[in-house]
Amino acid sequence: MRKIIIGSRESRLAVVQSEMVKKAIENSGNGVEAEICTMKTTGDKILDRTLDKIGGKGLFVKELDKALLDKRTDISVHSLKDMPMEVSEELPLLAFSKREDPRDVLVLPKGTDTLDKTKPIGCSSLRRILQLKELYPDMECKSVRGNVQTRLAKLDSGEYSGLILAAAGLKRLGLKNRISRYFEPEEMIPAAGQGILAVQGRRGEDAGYLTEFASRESLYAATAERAFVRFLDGGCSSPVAAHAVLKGEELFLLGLYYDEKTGNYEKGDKTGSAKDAEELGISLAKELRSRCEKRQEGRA
Ligand SMILES: NCc1[nH]cc(CCC(=O)O)c1CC(=O)O
Repeated sequence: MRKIIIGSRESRLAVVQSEMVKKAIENSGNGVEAEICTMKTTGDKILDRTLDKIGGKGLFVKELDKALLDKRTDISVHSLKDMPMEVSEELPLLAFSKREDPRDVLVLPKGTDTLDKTKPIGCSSLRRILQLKELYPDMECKSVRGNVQTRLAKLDSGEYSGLILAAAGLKRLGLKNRISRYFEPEEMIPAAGQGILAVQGRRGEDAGYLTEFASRESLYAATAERAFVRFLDGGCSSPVAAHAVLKGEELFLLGLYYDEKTGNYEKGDKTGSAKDAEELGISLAKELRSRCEKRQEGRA
């Protein structure tokens, strides 16, 4: 029997996600067995600085990439939103999972049911901070790092009035009951790829065992969202956000563009043919960037 070794980060969420892929592979009827091999990544080791300061998303994937290249593993399972926009040709993304709930949510400390205005909201990305300012203009935001359980522990110990997290991670961890409020994608545009798992592998190897697992809808959405972010070069620290939904053969894309020089941002949407997902992402990116520039000229 063919055995596939799955490389995974060692956080609970990463392991749960890898187990989902393992099950899907083993149940695909291709006679393939799978085993999970966990490893600590640089991003998991450095917890006292924000990601923007230490080098961005790449830090969560370097060790996993190395294991693939050394053939210690056959595939890696990632949260797509943690993947850099450029992936090496040697290690292509082979499949995207069906999308779990893509929304961001508010979590309150255990035993409370309102936001304590005297404490900051724990918020780990500029994307969330920016959009949260619109929803709660009077609230402070403070950075919070660490895996989901670590962040929840900091919340429950009284450091924060609330936390913004992805619904997908909480639901996969069986922590749905901690969610106090869902933000619709229009209120808080999710990160590109939020809720989707990506399976990465070596170029040129047969990955037919992933056919059933792979979602066509996620492929289209991921392509448009990632093209939007890639075009705007928002790989690591820029608070760009993008979220696409497939409706029939059309893709509806929401995006947020942030201009680091001026601090201005624009939100907008565009619909196009799903077949042209990449072009849709680029075209919305151009439109929002030019709107942002025009607004700036108008001010100057
Ligand atoms: N950056 C950490 C991370 N990467 C993926 C998820 C959630 C799962 C997903 O989006 O698929 C999370 C936690 C969070 O942002 O709350």
